[in-house]
Amino acid sequence: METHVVDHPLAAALLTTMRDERSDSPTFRSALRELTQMLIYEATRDAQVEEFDVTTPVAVTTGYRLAQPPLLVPVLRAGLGMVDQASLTIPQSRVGFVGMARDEETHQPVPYLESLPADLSGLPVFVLDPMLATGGSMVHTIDLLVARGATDITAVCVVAAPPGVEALANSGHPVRLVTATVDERLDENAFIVPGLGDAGDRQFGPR
Ligand SMILES: O=P(O)(O)OC[C@H]1O[C@H](OP(=O)(O)OP(=O)(O)O)[C@H](O)[C@@H]1O
Ligand SMILES: O=c1cc[nH]c(=O)[nH]1
Ligand SMILES: [Mg+2]
Repeated sequence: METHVVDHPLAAALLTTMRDERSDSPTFRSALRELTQMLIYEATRDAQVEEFDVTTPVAVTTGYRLAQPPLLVPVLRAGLGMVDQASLTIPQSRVGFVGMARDEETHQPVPYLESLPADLSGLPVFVLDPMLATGGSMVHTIDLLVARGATDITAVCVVAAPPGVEALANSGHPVRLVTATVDERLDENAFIVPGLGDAGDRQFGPR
């Protein structure tokens, strides 16, 4: 599986703010928003563009736009903190929603919301979720997308753990990963170490 780790001093600084346990919710959300912009830059680096004529105050020149803006799919709750910035960065994007929460005992994702276009064939999809831990939530989301015909899927994450990366790679699905870091490991509660804690709770408070 293609994996892109965004390697940039500003991304590292924003990630540090998110990791820091002293960052309050507004600070955490603001860093996530800014980092999302950099992740989206990376996710669209090789996107196809189409050319058109644009008239400046001086002359006609070549303009560019994405040939196919992706469908953005935030995974609730934590992915909600990424979708505003992603759709500001790619204003032509449509947005679908998936909601799920891990069971604290089994660590399996429990889905509670699915709001997606019926037919995704031919449409690139960016799944937005800051955390890729066991990979269960991301693989379940991608199962839903593939069932609707998606063949070009990018998982846009902030912190990934090796088991999650492996689960995505072994899923057999057409997916690539863009992330700000691949951390060391998971702990006994399937939390990422060193990670940043619970990305949903840090933005919105405990469930
Ligand atoms: O790779 P996994 O082991 O499946 O873990 C990652 C999932 O856990 C978090 O969501 P959580 O279940 O905490 O829900 P929340 O966003 O509502 O807090 C995170 O945002 C991912 O969706
Ligand atoms: O470390 C983790 C693992 C799963 N979900 C989170 O929000 N954080
Ligand atoms: Mg959570």
